[in-house]
Parts: sequence; structure tokens; C-alpha cells
Amino acid sequence: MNKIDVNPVIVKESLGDKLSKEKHVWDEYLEAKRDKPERQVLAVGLGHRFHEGPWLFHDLSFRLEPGEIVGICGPSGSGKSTLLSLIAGFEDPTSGSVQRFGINRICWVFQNPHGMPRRTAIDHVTQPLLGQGMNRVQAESQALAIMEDFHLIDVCARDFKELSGGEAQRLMLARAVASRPDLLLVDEPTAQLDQLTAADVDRTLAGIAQADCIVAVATHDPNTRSACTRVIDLARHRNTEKQ
Ligand SMILES: Nc1ncnc2c1ncn2[C@@H]1O[C@H](COP(=O)(O)OP(=O)(O)OP(=O)(O)O)[C@@H](O)[C@H]1O
Repeated sequence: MNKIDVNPVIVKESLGDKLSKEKHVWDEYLEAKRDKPERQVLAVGLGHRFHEGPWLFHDLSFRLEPGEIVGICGPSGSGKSTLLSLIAGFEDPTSGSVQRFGINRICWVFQNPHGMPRRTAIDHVTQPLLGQGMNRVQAESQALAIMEDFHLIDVCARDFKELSGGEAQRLMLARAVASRPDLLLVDEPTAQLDQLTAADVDRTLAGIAQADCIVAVATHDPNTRSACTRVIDLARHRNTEKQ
């Protein structure tokens, strides 16, 4: 938890004029909290199973904070997508709790890229920026800067339907970054791609780390896993005793 600085002079003065000065200190505390929301996801003792089925994972505790790319890893069926849903709050855990702080906008990138076939690549990235109130010149310049991070400059004027699978997936990541979410969840970004195209996506994955956004990527691809800054390995949280 961030330390909130409280002015010691005001605290000392408050001994004399207790009520009003204490209120001052309290207001300052609230102001500081408003300015620096502690954006985080806190999971404690998390476990999940569907109906009376086997436990996918249990006793899972972690904290997700902005600035890193957290890989949610494990074999097929281990519950990676389910854990993303729990993190987002779309599903309630069977045991334990997930708390979200400072999260209003959640963005998902799915394994199958979905775009508008006859709209250009740059349109897909410009759109969310226009929605945030930028004018077209500002939005296009910002969109190009984001697309550069995802190696998309050469195809920016191409229609979505003309993009390769890897380009389309990188465009989904660029559009997600342009949407400025508080929480970005990426589900198996390379699952539908061949090895070479997947490597293209992995090379640009660092571009989704944002100073003010929490990022989690579900993957069973070892290269995508290596591109993450930290890993939650679901294989370690399966326990036959609990099944
Ligand atoms: N709504 C549901 N109801 C019942 N079972 C479900 C539901 N959603 C997922 N499952 C089951 O839970 C298990 C974990 O699914 P999940 O999609 O989370 O795994 P995953 O690790 O993401 O798998 P993959 O790597 O194959 O995408 C699977 O056996 C799946 O069939």
C-alpha cells in the first residue's frame, strides 16, 4: 500500500485546535488517495471448480499491479481462461476472494482477432482515441506511435481483411493499448498462429505493458511465457487430494 504523506506540522497544530485541524489532515489523506488510486487486483486463497467437477486450481494468492505483464500459464484445461474471468469479476470463485481496486475499464484480447473487414488497420486504433475526445490529427498521430510498437506501420493503410493472422493479432493488442484500459486481459494471443507468426507477436508483447494498466496474459506457449515479466503457474496449484 502506498504511504500517504501527512504533514507533521498540521498534526502537531491539531493538538491545539483539534477538531478543525484533524479534519484538515483527514481531507489531505482523502485528497492523496483520490490522486493516487492504488490500482491492483488482490487474490487470496483462490480456488475454482465447475459444479461438482474437479478443482482446476486452489490456494492461489497473488497481487497484480500496473507496469508488469503477468503470464498465466499451465497446460490446456488447467483453468487459464477461467482465472482471467475470475480476475475480471465475470465469474465468482468457488473459494477465496478477488478484490479489484481502481479498475473501471477492462479490455479483453481474444485468441481470434475480430476486426471490421473493410476498415483500415489504423482506423481500428484511431477509433478508441477519438472516443476519448482527441481530434482526428491527434488520434492518428497517437495511433501511429502505438502501431510502431507493434510493427504495424507498413500495414497501417491496409484493410483488416487483408492482414495476416499475426498482423491482425498485433493490431488487436495495439487497439487494446489505445483503449487505455485499467485492466488488460489477453487470452492465448498466439494459439491460432504458426510458430514464425507467433514469434512476431511475442516480440511485440512488451508493448502492452503500460505504467497505469494491469496486464495478464493467459498462455501455454513457452515463448509467450518468456515474454512476460512474471508468471503464475497453474500447474503448481493443482492438487490431486482436493479433486
Ligand atoms: N462454464 C463452464 N462450465 C463447465 N466447465 C467449464 C466451463 N468453462 C470451462 N470449463 C472447463 O474447465 C476447464 C478449464 O477451462 P479453461 O478454458 O479455463 O482452461 P484453459 O487452461 O484456458 O484451457 P486452454 O489452454 O485449452 O484454452 C476445462 O476442462 C473446461 O472444459
